[in-house]
Amino acid sequence: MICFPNAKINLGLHIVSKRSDGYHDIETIFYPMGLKDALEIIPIDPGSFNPSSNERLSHVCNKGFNGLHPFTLSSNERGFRFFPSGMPIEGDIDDNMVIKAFNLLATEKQIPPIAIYLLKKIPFGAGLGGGSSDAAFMLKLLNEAFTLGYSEEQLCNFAARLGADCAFFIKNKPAYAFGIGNKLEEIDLCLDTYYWALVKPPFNVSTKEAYAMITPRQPEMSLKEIAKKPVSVWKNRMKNDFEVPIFKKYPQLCTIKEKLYEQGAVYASMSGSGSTIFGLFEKPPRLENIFPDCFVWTNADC
Ligand SMILES: C[C@](O)(CO)[C@H](O)COP(=O)(O)OP(=O)(O)OC[C@H]1O[C@@H](n2ccc(N)nc2=O)[C@H](O)[C@@H]1O
Ligand SMILES: Nc1ncnc2c1ncn2[C@@H]1O[C@H](COP(=O)(O)OP(=O)(O)OP(=O)(O)O)[C@@H](O)[C@H]1O
Repeated sequence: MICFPNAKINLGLHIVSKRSDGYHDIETIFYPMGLKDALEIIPIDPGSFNPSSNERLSHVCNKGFNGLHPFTLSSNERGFRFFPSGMPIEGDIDDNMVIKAFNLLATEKQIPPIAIYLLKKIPFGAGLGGGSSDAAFMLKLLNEAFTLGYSEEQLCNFAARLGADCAFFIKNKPAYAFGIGNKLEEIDLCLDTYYWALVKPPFNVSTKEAYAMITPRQPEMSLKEIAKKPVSVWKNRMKNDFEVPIFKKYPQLCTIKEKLYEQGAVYASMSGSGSTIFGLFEKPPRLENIFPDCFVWTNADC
C-alpha cells in the first residue's frame, strides 16, 4: 500500500506565550501543499524476504531522485525493514519520524513484519513539516493496511505525541491551529485558483533554536479573522513572528521574499520557522534562474 505525504505551509504564525513545559502556544493556519514524499509499506515474510524487492518504488523515483543515495537496508527485532531514498536524512533509523510512528503503534497493536519504503522529496529543516507528514501518513497507512480500527480522533492523538505539527496531517485540510499547534479547527479557505512557489535556500533552520529567539506576544487580531479578508490585504496584515529574528540571522531569506513580490506574488512569507519562503501568485510564476542556489518548487507545471 502506498501513500504520498505532502508538505504544509503556515499562512501566518503568531507565537502567543511560553508554556511551563518549554513549548509555546501559537496560532497559525496550516495549508496543504502539492509537494510530496512517497511512502509504501509491504507485508513481508521474514523467512523469505528478498532484498532485491528494493526496486518497488522505482516508478516514483524519476523526477528529483538523483540516484546518489541508493536504498539502504536495515532492520530490527520489531519486524520491519526500512529503505529510505531521495534526500538523505541524518541520524539513526529510530530517529526517523516514520519509524517513530511505526514504533508507537507497534507498542499498542500487533503489526505484521513490513518493508517500509520512503522516498524523500520534501526538504527538511525547512518549515514544510515533511517529517511530521511522513509520521502522520504512516499512522494512517498502518491503520488502513492492518485494519487497526483507530478513529481519526485517536490517530490525531497518536500524531500529537510524535510532534506538534503532526496532527494536522491526519485530516490534511486547511485548518486554524492553536495550543502548541495540535488543536485544530477546519476552516473554509480554498486557494486552488492560485499558483504556489516554495523557495528554500541551501541551509536549514532548527525549529528549537528558532523558538528560543522569540519573545511571545498577544496578537492584535487573530489569524482566523485575517484569513477571512481578501488575499490582496494579507501582505500588510498576515505575519509570521519568526520572520524578524530569523531574517536578522539569515538576510538571504528576506531577499528571497522581496524577489517573490518582485515576480508578482500577491502574498509571500516564511513558512513555520524557515528556511522556506513561499509565494502565492495569480499567474504561473516564472522563476527560472532567479534562485540559482535554492530548491524551488511550484505547482505551475503540475
Ligand atoms: C514551527 C512550526 O512548524 C509551525 O507550524 C511548529 O510549531 C513546529 O512543529 P514541530 O516541528 O512538529 O515541533 P516539535 O518537533 O514538536 O518540537 C520541536 C521543538 O520546537 C519547540 N516548539 C515546538 C512547537 C511549539 N508549539 N512550541 C515550541 O517551543 C520545542 O523546543 C520543541 O522541542
Ligand atoms: N521522515 C523524515 N523526514 C524529514 N525529516 C525527518 C524525518 N525523520 C526525522 N527527521 C528529522 O526531523 C527534522 C525536522 O524535519 P521536518 O521536515 O519535520 O521539519 P521542518 O522542515 O523543520 O518542518 P516544521 O518546522 O514545519 O515541522 C529533520 O531535521 C530531520 O533530522
